[in-house]
Amino acid sequence: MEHIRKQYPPFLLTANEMGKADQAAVVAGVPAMDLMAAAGKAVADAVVERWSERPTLVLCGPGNNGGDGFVVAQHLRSMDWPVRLAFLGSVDGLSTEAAHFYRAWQGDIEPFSTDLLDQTKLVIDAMFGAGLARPLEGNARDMVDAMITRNITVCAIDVPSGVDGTTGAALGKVAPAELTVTFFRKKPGHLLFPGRGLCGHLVVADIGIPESVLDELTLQTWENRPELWCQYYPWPRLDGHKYHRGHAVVYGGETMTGASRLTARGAMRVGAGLVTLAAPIKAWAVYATALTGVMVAKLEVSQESEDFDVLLLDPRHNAIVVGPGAGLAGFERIRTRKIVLKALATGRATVLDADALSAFSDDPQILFDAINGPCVMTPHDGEFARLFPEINKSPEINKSHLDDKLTRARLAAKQSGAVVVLKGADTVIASPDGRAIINSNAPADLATGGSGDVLAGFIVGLLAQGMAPFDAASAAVWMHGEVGNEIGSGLIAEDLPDHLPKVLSAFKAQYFSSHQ
Ligand SMILES: NC(=O)C1=CN([C@@H]2O[C@H](COP(=O)(O)OP(=O)(O)OC[C@H]3O[C@@H](n4cnc5c(N)ncnc54)[C@H](OP(=O)(O)O)[C@@H]3O)[C@@H](O)[C@H]2O)[C@@H](O)CC1
Ligand SMILES: [K+]
Repeated sequence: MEHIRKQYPPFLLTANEMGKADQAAVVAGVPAMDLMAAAGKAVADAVVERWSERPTLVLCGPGNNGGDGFVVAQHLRSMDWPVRLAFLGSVDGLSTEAAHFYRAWQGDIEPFSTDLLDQTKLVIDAMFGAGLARPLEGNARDMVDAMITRNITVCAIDVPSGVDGTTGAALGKVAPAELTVTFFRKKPGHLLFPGRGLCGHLVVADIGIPESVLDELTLQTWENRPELWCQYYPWPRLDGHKYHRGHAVVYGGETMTGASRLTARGAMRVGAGLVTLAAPIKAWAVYATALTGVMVAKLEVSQESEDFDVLLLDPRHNAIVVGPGAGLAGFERIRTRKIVLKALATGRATVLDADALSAFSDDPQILFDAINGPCVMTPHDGEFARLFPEINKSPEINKSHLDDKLTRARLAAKQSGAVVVLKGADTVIASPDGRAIINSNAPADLATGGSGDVLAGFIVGLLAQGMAPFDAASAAVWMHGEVGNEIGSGLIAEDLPDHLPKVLSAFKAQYFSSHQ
């Protein structure tokens, strides 16, 4: 019988989930000793692949991260590397496996002292991994401080010590690694800042944990990869026409007209069949002159919300975006709020960005109460803080959540009923049902004015074509990152929609044939 290998999606495992995977592997017949041996071997392999032989110091902590360190040290020593080892703890406190490898180490075991760094060119950081419970203290903290001061080259096992693998938070100071080797699956903290910036190059090593253990876990966090949503991607059909591809409405403001124009162009490029920009009459001429493929509808200034109502009467207008350039000054704020509430009242797919979010900072509950249909919110950190002050500030929220973007985005999605895209270099997309995706492909060049407006356009364009909000948001964020990489240095927001076709072609070539 032909064996069909099950493909697992790109799950991210918390420390707790990794512990469960580890236990499930042992139950499935893989001895814990073998896991540790494989982990240490994988780190040693990665080290010799990256660096030539050099004076190396292995810093072993009191748990199994330290256990991996003993294995690495022995491998490097057997390859004649000049290796010293320092141990922070007592052998009595070690697990059976770690104690076994402690004894198998054939060199000296030295106490932690920063003097050891004098002759060292490479540190293997095996102090703390998944079991980190609090900021480093005493000798461990002194060592980390000295490593930072001396700017020493570090290879971290699992995570750089001090980084919380589940949240990416740094508990105190952390010596940044040039290489981090983790096991079985990435952890959220490898993708979330500051953790991501401290890991350096990340290697995920197979240590013999059977993938089938994933079936026993209820996992809700993934790295953003096309495998997650490509089967729902709305490729145009040969027998289709533009009305099959939806009709997005972009609300345009009176003054900052560039923002919503970028949004409209993004929606067009991502494949919306039609896009209408709803423009206040005062700015109508600007929009109409600047836009060609996008239709421009006039909204009377004094009664624009009524005109907006008329526009929404047409059921073919199936996705709406409000926010980019909508306006917040004086009367504009009231109008922006009205437009948002009108859009939400239709129950059609709605994207709320920028001013559409800030307009409700006085009373976010009014906004949350109005969300009853498919809705995606795209706050950056500042907008998030204004809209979800209790998540950011409340003393009831565990303090570590302030650094925990994943939890913040999840709580916000649950509270608002919308899919929340919490933007940044490590954008998190969270669904009210608890699922969350961390994006990892965005280059620094994307942090530029107008980039978010284009993202809102990509999302609304996919919603117009019938994608579900969580999938549409994830796909749009990934495309946005890919386009950023495609353009590279010198990127301006205007370029983003126009480089999308190239990214779509590559994406289609890679994923479409197998998902027809
Ligand atoms: N799961 C797997 O499949 C596999 C896992 N493997 C490896 O195991 C690692 C996880 O091991 P682990 O659970 O023993 O945790 P680890 O990070 O070594 O430390 C725990 C110890 O540190 C202590 N402690 C904590 N914070 C502290 C602080 N700030 N300052 C001082 N002490 C502190 C804590 O003490 P306690 O909090 O109980 O007082 C406890 O004694 C994982 O990262 C990977 O490398 C591999 O072998 C392959 C298979
Ligand atoms: K470590």
